[in-house]
Amino acid sequence: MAHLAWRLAQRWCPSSLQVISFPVVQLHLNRTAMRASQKDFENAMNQVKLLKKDPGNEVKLKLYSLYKQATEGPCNMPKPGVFDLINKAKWDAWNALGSLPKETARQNYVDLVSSLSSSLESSSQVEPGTDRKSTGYETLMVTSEDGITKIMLNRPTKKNALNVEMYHEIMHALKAASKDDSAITVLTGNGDYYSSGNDLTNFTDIPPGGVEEKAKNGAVLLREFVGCFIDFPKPLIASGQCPALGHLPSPSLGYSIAVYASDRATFHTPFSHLGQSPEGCSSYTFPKIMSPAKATEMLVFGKKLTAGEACAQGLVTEVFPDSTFQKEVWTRLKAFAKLPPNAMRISKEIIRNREKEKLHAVNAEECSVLQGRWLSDECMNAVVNFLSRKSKL
Ligand SMILES: CCCCC/C=C/CC(=O)SCCNC(=O)CCNC(=O)[C@H](O)C(C)(C)COP(=O)(O)OP(=O)(O)OC[C@H]1O[C@@H](n2cnc3c(N)ncnc32)[C@H](O)[C@@H]1OP(=O)(O)O
Repeated sequence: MAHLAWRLAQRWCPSSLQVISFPVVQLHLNRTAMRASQKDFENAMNQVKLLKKDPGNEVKLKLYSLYKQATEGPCNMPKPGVFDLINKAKWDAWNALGSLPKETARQNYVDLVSSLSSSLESSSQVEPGTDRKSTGYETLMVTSEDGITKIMLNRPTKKNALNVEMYHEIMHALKAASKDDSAITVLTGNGDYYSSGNDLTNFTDIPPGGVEEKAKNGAVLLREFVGCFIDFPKPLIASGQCPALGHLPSPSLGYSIAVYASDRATFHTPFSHLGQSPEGCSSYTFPKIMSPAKATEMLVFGKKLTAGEACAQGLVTEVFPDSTFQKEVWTRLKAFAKLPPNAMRISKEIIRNREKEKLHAVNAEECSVLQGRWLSDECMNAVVNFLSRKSKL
């Protein structure tokens, strides 16, 4: 099922709606004097699920609000907090319909869907088996082909720093990949950095509850994010051709991520430099995999490892020359994707399940410690120094 169709079918669950920066799509509502019947309304709902192209956030909000108004009447939900951006956008859209009668909302919904169906391609025109390419993500490119779902971080101008939207989108993409018909999932980055870790501007957006609330929200988000990796059921492969900082070099998450790196890649977890502490379960997995002394160099002193060093330490599965990296990796991935998917999933489960509870506990503890670190002068100074261009890693 196409990604968008899934999302539409869910009527935009809060975690999947990107509201902020889609271009506004001009709507040409075809208002008719006729009243839409319940059957027309249901047909329109089904039609929405068949849309292949993303109509844009503005339109999705409109559809959402009309649907809610048509089925429940005027907005009856408490207003979400300013930081709950997605739910707030949905609430605003619904609330803006005021006391619009249910029948009119139903008619407007039907008209809107009809105008979309004529202007956007519907999935019935897509040949079965056509490769899927996501259109609904702002910060990722997600494609699925040959039994492989590829999740590519796609903020190359920001060195693929993870902003809040990207955290949510990665979680969404992982959840979708866990249910799609691909056998394996690959995580990679677009541009000259696999990722530069947490987007440090995340720290600048302070909610009314102040920095304490910010830190608390960050810890909740990080715990959920890392939890998605721990629980991901299929084989997950990180494919990195270039340097990686922070989160995503915690490759041993869940003990079941294979990591392929080019000889140009480096792995760097500069937590102390940033006044922070280990995350991604690295405080538990790195010392087990590398040895406590080597893990200390990396996690406490922020030692950057070359791909060769990381491979020697067991953090990386295999290193390839940069010039042949893509060919080598994709040859392997395509072969893995032909293996029986259930056998791979079950094998992963049996490897991981012994450690799963422990990993969730470590994750919770790391996030709680980090919550405190984010309020420290050490962390705030490091972020200010980066943002004021005084420091780089
Ligand atoms: C929910 C919250 C959970 C938090 C959990 C904590 C996680 C810990 C970590 O993630 S630790 C890692 C944090 N990352 C960093 O400290 C990296 C900071 N970036 C750099 O040091 C450098 O940018 C670089 C070494 C990655 C690349 O240097 P280079 O000179 O090649 O490129 P620029 O510095 O000019 O970067 C290009 C633009 O990208 C922006 N950018 C890069 N990294 C980040 C980042 N992590 N956060 C925000 N923005 C980043 C940079 O500002 C440039 O933007 P501009 O073109 O608009 O100026």
